[in-house]
Amino acid sequence: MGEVYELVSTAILETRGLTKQFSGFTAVKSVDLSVKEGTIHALIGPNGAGKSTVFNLLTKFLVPTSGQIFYRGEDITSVEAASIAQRGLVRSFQISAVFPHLSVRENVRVALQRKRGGCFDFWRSEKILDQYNDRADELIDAVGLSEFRTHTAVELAYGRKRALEIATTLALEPNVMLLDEPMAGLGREDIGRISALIKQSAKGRTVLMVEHNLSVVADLSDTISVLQRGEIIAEGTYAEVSQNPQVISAYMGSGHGHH
Ligand SMILES: Nc1ncnc2c1ncn2[C@@H]1O[C@H](COP(=O)(O)OP(=O)(O)OP(=O)(O)O)[C@@H](O)[C@H]1O
Repeated sequence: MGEVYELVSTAILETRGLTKQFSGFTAVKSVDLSVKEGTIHALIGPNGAGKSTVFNLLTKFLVPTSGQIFYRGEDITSVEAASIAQRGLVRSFQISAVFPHLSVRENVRVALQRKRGGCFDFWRSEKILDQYNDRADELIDAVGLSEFRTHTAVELAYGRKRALEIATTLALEPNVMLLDEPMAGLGREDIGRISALIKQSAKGRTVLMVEHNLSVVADLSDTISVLQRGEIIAEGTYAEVSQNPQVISAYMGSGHGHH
């Protein structure tokens, strides 16, 4: 049994022939992506390469024109977003993930309750939320927001808001965390902090991220897939892909705009 099981278990998230067309234009062309369990995997590529489209296909924001998506070997191509989240495939950095006028602690408690499948009408009930206090505080400590527990999300500085988003994502106990440009809009200091937080959060789980900041990608990723014009042109470690002539020319050409 060992061998077969190992082969199946190495890829937690996979696509086969994943394709997306927008009125005749092929934004993603027959992409075979294989994300290994327990790794940090980055999707990079010049502007317009199709990164967001792949990401939106994986997280069910878009429906593929053709191809399949597998999660733990199961074909999830037609499974709804809500049920893939229940299975542990969780997308972070959706604006809606955080309630601006709730405190840091309340936001995390709501996420914890959501994980338990609690009825939405109940989320204001103090008694019900109180049972999540200890776990909420653990998560808040883990993302370095202990001092800001009682602050509302809207009061937090940008980098701290991102840390809160990570806490609410972790509350859902994801097996695979999908991060959409986690460094977008962050200053240098916050980039270091959020980077470290992603590294720490990746322990015991899998992370797939779309990220433009190549030094962050180099620092965090075990594997990188490089997209250009909807196709994967290279895959490997940062050392490998950054020396690939096709990757170099894709990035050099990107400054001159190909659309
Ligand atoms: N809804 C849409 N309708 C039509 N074309 C689209 C749509 N979404 C994306 N595209 C096109 O598909 C291509 C890939 O876009 P996508 O946003 O996936 O690229 P990206 O690699 O994420 O780019 P960026 O780095 O600029 O975010 C682009 O040419 C874009 O114009």
